[in-house]
Amino acid sequence: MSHQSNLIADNIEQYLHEHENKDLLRFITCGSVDDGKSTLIGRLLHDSKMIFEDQLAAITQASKTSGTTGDTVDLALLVDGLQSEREQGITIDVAYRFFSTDKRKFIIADTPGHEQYTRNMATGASTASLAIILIDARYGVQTQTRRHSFIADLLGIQHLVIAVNKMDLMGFSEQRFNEIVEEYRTFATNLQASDIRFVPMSALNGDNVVNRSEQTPWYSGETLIELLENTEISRDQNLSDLRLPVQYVNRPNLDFRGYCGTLAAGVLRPGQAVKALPSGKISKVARVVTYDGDLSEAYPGQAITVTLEDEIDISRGDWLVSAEADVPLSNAFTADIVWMHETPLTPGKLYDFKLATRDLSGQVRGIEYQIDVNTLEKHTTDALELNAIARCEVELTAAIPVDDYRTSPGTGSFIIIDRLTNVTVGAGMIRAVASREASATPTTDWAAFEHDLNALVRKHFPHWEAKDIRELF
Ligand SMILES: Nc1nc2c(ncn2[C@@H]2O[C@H](COP(=O)(O)OP(=O)(O)OP(=O)(O)O)[C@@H](O)[C@H]2O)c(=O)[nH]1
Repeated sequence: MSHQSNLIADNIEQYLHEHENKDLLRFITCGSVDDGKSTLIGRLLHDSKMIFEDQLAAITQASKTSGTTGDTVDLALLVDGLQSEREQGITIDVAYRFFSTDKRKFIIADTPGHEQYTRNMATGASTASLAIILIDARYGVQTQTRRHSFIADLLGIQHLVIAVNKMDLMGFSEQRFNEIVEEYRTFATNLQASDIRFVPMSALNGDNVVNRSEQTPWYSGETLIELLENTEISRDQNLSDLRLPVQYVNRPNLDFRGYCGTLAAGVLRPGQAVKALPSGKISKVARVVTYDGDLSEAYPGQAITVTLEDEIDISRGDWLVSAEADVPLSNAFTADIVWMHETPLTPGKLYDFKLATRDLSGQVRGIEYQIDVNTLEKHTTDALELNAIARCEVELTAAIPVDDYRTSPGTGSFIIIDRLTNVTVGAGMIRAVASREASATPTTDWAAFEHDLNALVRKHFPHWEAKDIRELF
């Protein structure tokens, strides 16, 4: 059935209004090749009636010639665009697909399933609240299942839905389902995800995807779409630790000085006492200004401009936090880094780091261990190849406020940029600030540009024999 709603004909304004005000769930689908990912996404789009007449007619026709499902419509063809582009050798990182039900809007990050695509999965997972991990009921928990779960967990996804697919090929056996649940639960003791659900389903026939299956009377849980509609994600947001990384200081005239940025965590209200970091200067919020007028409170994700009661010196890259917050300032921390480039990460090499709105240079001082994403074993290494994930020690050229990624993903993450090519080569999640002794290193005596200048001189004019200023302490 194609997309229909009586409201479209009767009251298009109301239809659009209702549509706009539904909340949004971003999720990622992961599975090994042939687990049924495309069929599942096609099924979700089809059964939630988000396919349009012409699309349905086109895939019904195509199913007869190139489908794999005999007489039935091959829903995988709906999402095959990605596949054909891949076959032509075009690099597709992540395809985003949109659909909605009466309750929620959804954005699916669809990432290719092959092993070399860790980078893509990390990209897709970085904005997702939930991950659907597909398991072929015939094969149970596979290496890929563990890898996908690990990456989703690393990126802080708290809701995992383990979709045990192709149950039709196992006669919808409750015992088989329970075996897989047990197997996964044993593995999942290593994960931090707080909410893990299991659904027995057949994407091909539509069992327990949108419509409840008569083949699984022993299953009393929710269907996949019910899980997607009902998973509580509002509590995932950190509303207690105020974080506003300043993106831009807006000073159109002498009477107005506003600090613009997207609220990364916490709730911001006029009258609230705030502290600027790294300076530590305290003031109070005067106004929270937006394009649509002033707000009495702002929530994470909102783009705002804040004015303060006092003139304090704040620049791009600084943070506003609550006045009593104790955020460590440091130039060193440990982080999990996903390497995203063919040229390996080299410890000791100077890169640019972008943390929230702050740009500065730094280096990976050492690699504590690399994690084998297939076995989850840790081993030592000197360099990180494309798609490698490792716990690293990072040292920056100036002390900055440091957040744990799990507490505040927006301020606890960073990207690494090659200084010559300007290409993003890695992404990282901060796990812990280095010890307070390390952070006491007076690197702030030198401004970031002085570090950059020093590095530049040493690189391009080695015959000047300039010393590394970091070694002068
Ligand atoms: N019997 C059965 N077959 C299924 C089911 N789901 C998918 N299939 C079949 O499994 C095969 C692979 O399905 P796809 O949806 O293309 O799998 P995929 O995971 O997207 O595969 P890639 O796109 O190659 O990563 C197709 O022949 C589907 O028709 C299911 O629930 N039951």
